[in-house]
Amino acid sequence: MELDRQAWAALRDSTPLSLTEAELEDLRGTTDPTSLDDVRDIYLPLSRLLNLYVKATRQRHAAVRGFLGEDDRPAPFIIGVAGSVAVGKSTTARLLRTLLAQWPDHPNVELVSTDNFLYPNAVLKDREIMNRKGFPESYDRRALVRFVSEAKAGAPRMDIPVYSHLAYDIVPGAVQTVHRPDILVLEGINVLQPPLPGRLAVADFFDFSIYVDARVEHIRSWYLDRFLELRRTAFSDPRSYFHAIATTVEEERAKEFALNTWRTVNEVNLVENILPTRGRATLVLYKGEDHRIRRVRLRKT
Ligand SMILES: Nc1ncnc2c1ncn2[C@@H]1O[C@H](COP(=O)(O)OP(=O)(O)O)[C@@H](O)[C@H]1O
Ligand SMILES: CC(C)(COP(=O)(O)O)[C@@H](O)C(=O)NCCC(=O)O
Repeated sequence: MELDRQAWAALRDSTPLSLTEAELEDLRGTTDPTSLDDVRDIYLPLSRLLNLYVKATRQRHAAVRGFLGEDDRPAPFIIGVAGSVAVGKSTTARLLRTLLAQWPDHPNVELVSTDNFLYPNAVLKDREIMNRKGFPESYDRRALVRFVSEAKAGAPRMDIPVYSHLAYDIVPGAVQTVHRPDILVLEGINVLQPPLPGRLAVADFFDFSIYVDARVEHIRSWYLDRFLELRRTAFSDPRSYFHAIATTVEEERAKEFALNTWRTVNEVNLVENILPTRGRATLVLYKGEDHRIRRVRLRKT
C-alpha cells in the first residue's frame, strides 16, 4: 500500500521522539538535510513498525525452536537498506540503528555497510574493473553472503574488512567486529540483488528491507553538490584519494569530473542494477527534490 507523508506520520502513535538536534547532526551524512521533522514523521513510525516485526519474527522462531526442542537465543533480525549512490542510505541506516537501539527488547543494533566487501583497488585494477566500483562484480559476494549467513546462524563474533571513503580503498589489516547483535542493519547499493543461478544472495537472509528512492536527476544533483562540498572539506585532507581535486583542480573541472563519474559509473549502475531491485523491498521511501520523504510504500505480506 502507498501512504503519503501525512498518513504515514500518523502511524507513529505514541513512539517518543528522544533524539536531539545535536545527536541527529552526528548521524547525518554530508549535505544530507534530514531534520527532526523527518525523524518524527518518517523514522518513528518506521521504528515502531520494525519493533512489531522483530517481536513477531521472534515469536515465529520460538515456535520453530520449540518444535525442534531447542532453546538457544533468537537469531539476529536482519534489515537491508538499498538505493543509489548519494541517495542518503547511510543517514537512513544510522538513524535506524540509533532509534531501534532505544527499544528495550532489542538494544544491540549493529550497522554494516557493504562497501566493506568491495575488492581492494589493487584487485579491481588487476581485473580492469576500477571504473565499475559499486557494480555487483566489484564486491566479494561470496564473502558477503558468508558473513550474512553466519550472522543469521548466530555466530558469536565476526571480523569483517573495513572500507575507507577517504582512502577510496579497503584499509589493509583493519577489521570491524560484529558481536551477535539483536538487529543487523546491512546498508549498500546492491543488497537487494537477486542471487546468481544456484547461489544465495544476502537478501535471502533479510527479515525486512528498505529501498531509498528518488528521481535519477535529483540524485545526480545531490551527488554533484556532495562532491563539491567534499572537495571543500574531506578532500583537503592530504590522505584523501581525491586530494588533488581539492588542491590543483579548479571548481569547474572538478564538477565535470564528478558529472562524468556520475554519468559513466553511478547512473549506469543505478539504472542497470539498483533500480530493478526496488520491487523486492518491503518498504520504499520516496524522496522529492528537496530530499524530503514524500511517500512510503509498504508491502503488507
Ligand atoms: N569520496 C568521499 N569522501 C568522503 N566521504 C564520502 C565520499 N563519498 C561518499 N562519502 C560519504 O560516504 C557515505 C556513503 O555514501 P554513498 O555510498 O554514496 O551512499 P548514501 O549517500 O546513499 O549514503 C556518505 O555519508 C557520504 O557522505
Ligand atoms: C563505495 C560505493 C560503491 C558505495 O558502496 P556501498 O556502501 O553502497 O556498498 C560508492 O560510494 C562509490 O565509491 N562509487 C564509485 C564511483 C564514485 O566514486 O562515486
